[in-house]
Amino acid sequence: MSNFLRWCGAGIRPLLILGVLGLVLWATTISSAYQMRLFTIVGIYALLALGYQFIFGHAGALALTQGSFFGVGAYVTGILGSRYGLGGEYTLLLSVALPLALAAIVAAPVLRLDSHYFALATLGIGQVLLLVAIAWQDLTGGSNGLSGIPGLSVLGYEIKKGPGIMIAVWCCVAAGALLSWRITRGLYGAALQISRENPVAAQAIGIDTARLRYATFLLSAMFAGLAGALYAHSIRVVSVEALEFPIMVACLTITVLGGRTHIAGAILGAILIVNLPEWFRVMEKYYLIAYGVALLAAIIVAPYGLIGLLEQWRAKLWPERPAALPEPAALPDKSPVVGQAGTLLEVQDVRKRFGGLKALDGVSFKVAYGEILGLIGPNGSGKTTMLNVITGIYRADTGSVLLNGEAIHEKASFTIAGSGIARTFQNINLVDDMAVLDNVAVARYGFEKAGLSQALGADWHEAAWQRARANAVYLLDALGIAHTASARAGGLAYGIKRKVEIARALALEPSLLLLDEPAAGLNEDEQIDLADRLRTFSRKGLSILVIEHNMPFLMPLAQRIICLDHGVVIAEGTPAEIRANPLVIEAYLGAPEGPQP
Ligand SMILES: Nc1ncnc2c1ncn2[C@@H]1O[C@H](COP(=O)(O)OP(=O)(O)OP(=O)(O)O)[C@@H](O)[C@H]1O
Repeated sequence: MSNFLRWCGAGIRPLLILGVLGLVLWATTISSAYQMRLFTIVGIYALLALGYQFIFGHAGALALTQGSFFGVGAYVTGILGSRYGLGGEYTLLLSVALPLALAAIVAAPVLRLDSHYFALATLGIGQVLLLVAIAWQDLTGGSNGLSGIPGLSVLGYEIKKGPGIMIAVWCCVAAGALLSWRITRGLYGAALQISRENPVAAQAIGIDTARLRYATFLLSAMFAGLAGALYAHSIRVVSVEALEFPIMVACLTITVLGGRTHIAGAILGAILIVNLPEWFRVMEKYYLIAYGVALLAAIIVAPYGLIGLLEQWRAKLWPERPAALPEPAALPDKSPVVGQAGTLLEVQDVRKRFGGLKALDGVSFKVAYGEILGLIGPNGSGKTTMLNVITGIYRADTGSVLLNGEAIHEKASFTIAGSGIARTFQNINLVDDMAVLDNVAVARYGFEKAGLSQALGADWHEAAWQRARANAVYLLDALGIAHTASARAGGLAYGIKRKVEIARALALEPSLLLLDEPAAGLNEDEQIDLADRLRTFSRKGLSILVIEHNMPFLMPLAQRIICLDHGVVIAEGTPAEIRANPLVIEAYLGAPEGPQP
């Protein structure tokens, strides 16, 4: 019980609980049919926006199809209800199923597109649906629409006009909110966040970002279809207005106003968008101007939405002590491969061009089990490109990359990460607004078999997320930065961020770790400390490929070094051999300092 009370008292939850009680009280005091209708419309909009938060808020894609899926849901109910007299068990189900099927079909081509192209494509889909509805008169009633849609009934039980439909709509809002809450928490929620903020990093930790985007698009369409069905059952007429752009604009405004990822934001936004024009009506002919100004002001003052603003104020006025960290849980080391002879990674004659520039020109090398291999070379010599080819971010023009003898050069980045290659980035790729602990824990996504079914199903107590966080504490401790676990990643010093990235990479239990300039931003003591820790990991069976310009860091660390110049391997050998190699000295290291003869 005390745990539950503590949960209720955390963050802005006391306010949200008061808000819910206020809503219930408000609903019980409504007496006029008009007010009841408004309250029902608020619920329908809240449901629409709750769904829109998946694709727009959580996946970060500006889809402009939500209003169209709403219209399709409304038409399905309109047609089935007015023409065939079917009950809610059919209308609601099919109003969800058709937008879902439509979303599944259009997702494949449009979800590949980036930002504004994606928005434009989704806008185009809406226009096509609108034209179809106008042209297909026999089915949709054309521009006259459909009337005589029956009220909601389920299995022959009639749900009363007024309070009945209002309660039914708000029950759907409550169920939708619960569903959304389940989906957007824990490992799945964290995976959504990293995929939105940093898709390259998400793929590098084994998350299939396209699949997540696809799932969020389908979820949005389902919520929109249900909202459309409830709209048709409560208004009892459907016209092309249901497919027109103002519905989409209202949905977008609600989501931005309330908060793109806050469940309460969808409800608050819907209350405001429906009621503000009513509240401003006392201003007579100026009411629309006042309404517009109020919306604009809210969006400027609260870029993360009104609920986001509340959270910011709460954090500033009543800062909370960070929750206690979970007990660290160790990950298995790679001891079975310790001492194993042979090649873990083999790069064979890899070439990569960018236009006329040969970034990699026939690069071949091997990394042995448990080896620490250095990769050096002047700026622009192709080192990072090589890492990007190994990890599947770039596809080699020719040549191959083998891991344990198996070709991986045609695999997707997230699959390569899942097969045991983890990496860090030259330009750090953490999620700034996430706690350090969660930045690391999210990399356990694949190992915990996280996904939509886990989020919705058995794992009610989020045991997978708790295990992932416990592993993350262990890894942060292994890198000597456990004290930063509760901090926001964005606020950390550069050197610590690099270590957090290493901890995140290690959470993948890799057999090969690729590090891109890990010592940059670290002072001398920190460099010595990091080198010691890397040696420890290597002794436990981890192979490491390190790109580094910092020779005092790399030379004592690496067992072997490869030097690239203009995309070509110009030397390969022990650190001592590399230091003495005239080609390397000329292209990169320069002559050693000291008295000249
Ligand atoms: N996506 C890209 N598009 C076009 N050119 C690219 C791209 N990525 C890398 N290059 C070019 O390929 C060459 C090799 O770049 P790369 O980043 O691999 O060098 P690097 O050895 O890692 O350099 P640094 O030490 O400065 O990080 C450079 O000339 C770079 O401008």
